[in-house]
Amino acid sequence: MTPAPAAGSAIPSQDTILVLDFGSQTAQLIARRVRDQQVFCQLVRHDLSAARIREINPKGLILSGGPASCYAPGAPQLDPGIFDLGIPILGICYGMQVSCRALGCEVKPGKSREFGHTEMHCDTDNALFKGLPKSFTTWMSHGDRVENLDTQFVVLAKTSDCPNAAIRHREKPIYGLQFHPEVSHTQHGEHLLGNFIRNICGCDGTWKISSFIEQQITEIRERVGKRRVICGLSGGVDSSVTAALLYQSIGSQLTCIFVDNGLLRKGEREQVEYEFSEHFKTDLHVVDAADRFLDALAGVSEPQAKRKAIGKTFIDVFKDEARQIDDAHFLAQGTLYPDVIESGGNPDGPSATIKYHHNVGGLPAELGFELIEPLRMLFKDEVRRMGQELGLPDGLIWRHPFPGPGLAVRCLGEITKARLDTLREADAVFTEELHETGTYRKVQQAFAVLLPLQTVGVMGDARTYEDVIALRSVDTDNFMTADWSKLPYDLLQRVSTKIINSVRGVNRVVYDISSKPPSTIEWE
Ligand SMILES: Nc1ncnc2c1ncn2[C@@H]1O[C@H](COP(=O)(O)OP(=O)(O)OP(=O)(O)O)[C@@H](O)[C@H]1O
Ligand SMILES: O=c1[nH]c(=O)c2[nH+]cn([C@@H]3O[C@H](COP(=O)(O)O)[C@@H](O)[C@H]3O)c2[nH]1
Ligand SMILES: NC(=O)CC[C@H](N)C(=O)O
Ligand SMILES: [Mg+2]
Repeated sequence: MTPAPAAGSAIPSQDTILVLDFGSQTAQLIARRVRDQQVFCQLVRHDLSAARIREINPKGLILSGGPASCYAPGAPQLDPGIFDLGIPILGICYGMQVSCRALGCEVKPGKSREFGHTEMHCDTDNALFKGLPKSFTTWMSHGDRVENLDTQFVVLAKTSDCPNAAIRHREKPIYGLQFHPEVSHTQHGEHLLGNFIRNICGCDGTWKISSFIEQQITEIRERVGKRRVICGLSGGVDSSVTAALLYQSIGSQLTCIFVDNGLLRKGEREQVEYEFSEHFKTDLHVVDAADRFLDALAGVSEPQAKRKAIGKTFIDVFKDEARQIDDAHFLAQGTLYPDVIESGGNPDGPSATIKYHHNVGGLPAELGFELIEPLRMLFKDEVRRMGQELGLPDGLIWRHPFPGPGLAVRCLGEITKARLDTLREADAVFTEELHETGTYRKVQQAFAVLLPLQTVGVMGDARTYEDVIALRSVDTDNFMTADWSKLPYDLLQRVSTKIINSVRGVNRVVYDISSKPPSTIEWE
């Protein structure tokens, strides 16, 4: 696990907001919402010292939520010196509770817990709520509450269960929200964060994704020097943007490695080979490693074990390939923030491990490379904007994400070549139909899953006992939460008929109607 950066060594020259990360699943989403308002924002450890913060000189601090209770032994705390810096502070949920406690208020378990949508009534005669309606819906997720805050704080908003839904310090620029303005379920969350960032912190809102690209290029050049970088290239948007960034930074010191792990979609290897050697003229090594991956997966059906086996095999393959390349010191990957947070990659929280993404939690302890992951703090839609800025072709930018463990985490249960072939064919039928009907670009990720069970059917008047394919399609903007796509029935019907008619061994197709949460996008 790699810790959230201690704000690096570089001191940003532009207006900056720091998010102190107390382990919330939405901590990075806060940072992202700030960047959406064109203000540079970085996530840092929750206990970053007041002295270091003064040195970085941010315009404002936002304290994230977190799973702990701030009064519990070992719960993450902050440096109380931050309250004397004169820098505006906005505490969100745990961030508010831990601040109030550090300032001498009491925090304890509430009589009832509040989860989900909650109507809130607020006083709009202050800088934080300026321009907002007197009541609106907020999204809550807490069990603790703050008490005895009247001597220091003024209450700005209430809900029926929470008398202190928003507060302001009487003398200092410290604000607290018991709800989450960063999630899309809170109405006017963007406006509220905008009020904090612009009116209270005084940020000018001139940061752009192009500034991020320039900053990354400078940092990569400084870090790499004259050494070589190998970049794991999958043909997906994340690694393509990573490769393009590296190419702009270090040109011919870059070698891309595409691993054919035998877990790819139909025609994928050919497409990547064509695009990257013909179109981009990159130094591309294609490694045939299907047998190595299948051997590593033989007899493995538990999802986390599959991911670990795949993460390790990827690194073994990269290492072997790197032996043929002089001075391959760095390994670049297109790791994004959701990969990090779901792998439990932020130890300061501690945020929960949902699944080991092959490129983060699935990596072996002994890597043998220094990692370069320029997109580690970003979400998919921000990466797509970078891709557009870097001039990558549209087809590549809008390709549905495909996880590194590939078909292995969609072939539930045991992995065999025959089962992978069945899944590959069914998946190709689904994707082709989405393209033909112009639906592909309307949904964010769609694929087939092969279930580890067989069911009875009747085909040509005879009994069959064959595999089940599940279709999954989701609407999402950042892959942290997602809704199932309401695909037209006639499309689903055509896909089902085509799969059952053309894919041998399948006699039933079902459609997944679960959202994330509580389900995840992939089935494993
Ligand atoms: N077949 C592969 N060969 C080489 N590297 C790979 C391969 N599959 C994944 N990787 C590495 O793992 C990283 C994470 O994979 P992931 O699927 O999240 O990203 P991506 O494939 O670049 O983009 P997308 O999410 O759009 O599929 C990639 O950015 C890449 O560095
Ligand atoms: O490169 C990857 N390695 C992985 O191990 C991995 N697991 C999930 N995903 C992709 O991440 C997004 C969120 O997926 P989940 O809702 O299933 O966690 C979806 O886009 C998934 O396809 C992965 N990508
Ligand atoms: N979402 C949060 O930050 C929760 C904070 C704390 N764990 C509570 O239950 O109140
Ligand atoms: Mg991928």
